[in-house]
Amino acid sequence: MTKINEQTIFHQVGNRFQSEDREIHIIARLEEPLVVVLGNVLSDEECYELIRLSKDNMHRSKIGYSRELNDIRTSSGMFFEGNEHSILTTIEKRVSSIMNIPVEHAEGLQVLKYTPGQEYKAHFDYFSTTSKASENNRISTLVMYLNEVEQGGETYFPELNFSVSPKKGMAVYFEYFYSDHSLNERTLHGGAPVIAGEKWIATQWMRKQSMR
Ligand SMILES: O=C(O)CCC(=O)C(=O)O
Ligand SMILES: [Fe+2]
Repeated sequence: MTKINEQTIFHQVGNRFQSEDREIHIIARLEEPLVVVLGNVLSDEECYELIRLSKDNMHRSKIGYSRELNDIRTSSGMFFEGNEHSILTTIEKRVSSIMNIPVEHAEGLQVLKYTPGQEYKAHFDYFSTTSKASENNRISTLVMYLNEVEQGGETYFPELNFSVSPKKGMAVYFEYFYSDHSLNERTLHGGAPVIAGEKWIATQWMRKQSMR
């Protein structure tokens, strides 16, 4: 066994655990940096509802604090602002319980849609220390898969030689609040180009401090 050096935010072990309102399955994990593949995170109905509620509000993705159009991410996306639908409150509570961070630290849920050829090149989810947003930086991510992708669209971690294939209702969790910054840098990740079909995801980012 390799020695695990740092405390993590997520500390569930075993095959399954109870979140706010749903039993979550642990499918696979990498210990350091912690990357956990989770099953049974969203029901089919919830996946369908998130796509339905987002469909009419998709815009070409803008990236980062400046919110400028960028080649790094070619998908379309939208953020939910506040909890305009009760399903969002249910999901936010569950996600906060899974991520072990209070809901007040949650950004609005983001939904992204990729069509064939679209991708999200390798990036960090945390803001660089030179940006204003880094004062209350992101510390963890949950990417939830909302549909079955025909081909492609894996979430890949080039520094870890690891990738997760999208599967409806499942999710990949990772965190980057280590004091050893090289561990945070190893959470570099991207969304591989979709080859066939569409890929829909909902991403939850958590901040170090309350957003509200
Ligand atoms: O599309 C993916 O699999 C990754 C998405 C992602 O990295 C993000 O939303 O920050
Ligand atoms: Fe990301």
